[in-house]
Amino acid sequence: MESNGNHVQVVPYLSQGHINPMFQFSKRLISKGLKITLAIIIHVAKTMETQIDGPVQIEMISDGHDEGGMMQASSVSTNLEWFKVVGSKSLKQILQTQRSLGNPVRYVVYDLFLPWALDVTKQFNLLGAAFYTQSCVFHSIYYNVQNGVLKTTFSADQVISVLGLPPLDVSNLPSFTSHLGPDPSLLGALLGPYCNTNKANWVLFNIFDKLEVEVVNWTTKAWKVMAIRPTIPSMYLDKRIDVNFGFDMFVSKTASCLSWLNSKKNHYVIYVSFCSISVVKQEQTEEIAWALLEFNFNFLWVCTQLEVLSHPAVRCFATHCGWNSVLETLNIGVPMIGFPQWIDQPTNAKCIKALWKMGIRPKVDETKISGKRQIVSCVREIMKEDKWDAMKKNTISKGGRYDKNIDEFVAKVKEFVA
Ligand SMILES: O=c1ccn([C@@H]2O[C@H](COP(=O)(O)OP(=O)(O)O[C@H]3O[C@H](CO)[C@@H](O)[C@H](O)[C@H]3O)[C@@H](O)[C@H]2O)c(=O)[nH]1
Repeated sequence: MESNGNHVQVVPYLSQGHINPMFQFSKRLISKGLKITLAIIIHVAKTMETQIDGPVQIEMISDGHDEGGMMQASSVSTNLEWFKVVGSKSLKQILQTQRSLGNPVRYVVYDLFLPWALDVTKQFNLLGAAFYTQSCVFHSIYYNVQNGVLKTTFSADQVISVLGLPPLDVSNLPSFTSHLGPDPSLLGALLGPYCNTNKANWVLFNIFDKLEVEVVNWTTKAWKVMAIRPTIPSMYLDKRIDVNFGFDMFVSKTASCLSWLNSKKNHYVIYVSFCSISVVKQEQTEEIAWALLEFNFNFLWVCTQLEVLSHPAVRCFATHCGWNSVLETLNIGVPMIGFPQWIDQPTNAKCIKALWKMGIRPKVDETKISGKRQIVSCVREIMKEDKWDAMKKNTISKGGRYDKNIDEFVAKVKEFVA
């Protein structure tokens, strides 16, 4: 194979919420003349309905569960530890193979959740950029917890101040904090990855421009930060690269869903999806289903998300508030009803309501379930009010500023001689 001095290895974590943004970022880099190899975990690749095609080269990487199914939320830390051991070896093999084929990698872009990828990168004397798949605002919470500025246990009625966010209560904070005491296993799993981020040559944030700028500036004091545009498929943003989404990890029935949507009145469908690794309790699922059945509206539960969200029949999105779903929905301009489950989702739900004013979150009871009555009143509010349409204007800037950041990153890769 011919030598390519602009070769970047991209290493995402295993869920769709991590693979999607890094895949879209890869496509942006290719459009600027870089060669990209994307490492996909073996058992994840087996579940994909469509294989990734086009110019992104795929290499398989093992996380030690080659036959295993998706990661269970309850075992995040065990899976991360296991992935560290097996994934390090697997990544080394990929880098060695690329080198022996005369196609050496110059730069590794790795998911910040996988800090061992940076250790491997440094062993090969390459440059490494950490890719952060959550919001920069949310990152500031992790950072403050890790540095002891923010506690992990609060009183039930405490008001908490965090840079870039409106006043928070404990229900808006990450799920590893609580008024009953922190969840140590989740806390360790989520803070552990920060162990070597200060050694990364760049930290890339998949951000929401002006709303996060204050926190991005603050973060640059600790790390070399680069803000990249929301990594939404080009066809839903600027149409500069392609008109394909790329791939879908789920078995979707896009054609039949779209034809069903085509038969519905505009703004009459509620789309429901909790994505890849969310743990929605059975009771919560039932409450949502009963609430939706109260109405004469139509609803659709899980499908190829962006195609559904951009359909004019869709009025509202009942979402778990994963960061990619939030970015995609803000970009398309559909109001949301938030059912956050864990990690960053409670904080994202707060931002949706209080900062971006593009949705609401039904109240939860002491078991963290939103009851049918609460949900019914939220659906009424979303379906009736026209304030949401006005807020559509407040969506992601489609200007060229982020492209400049990507150009800067590409220039760094091209400059680097291994
Ligand atoms: O039927 C579906 C459902 C989802 N998607 C896509 O899958 C992605 C899902 O991403 P996200 O909304 O971020 O959800 P998760 O996969 O649950 O994301 C995990 O990773 C995110 C980024 O770190 C975190 O913000 C979340 O809390 C965490 O659950 C999005 O691009 C969706 O468009 C589809 O294509 N089809």
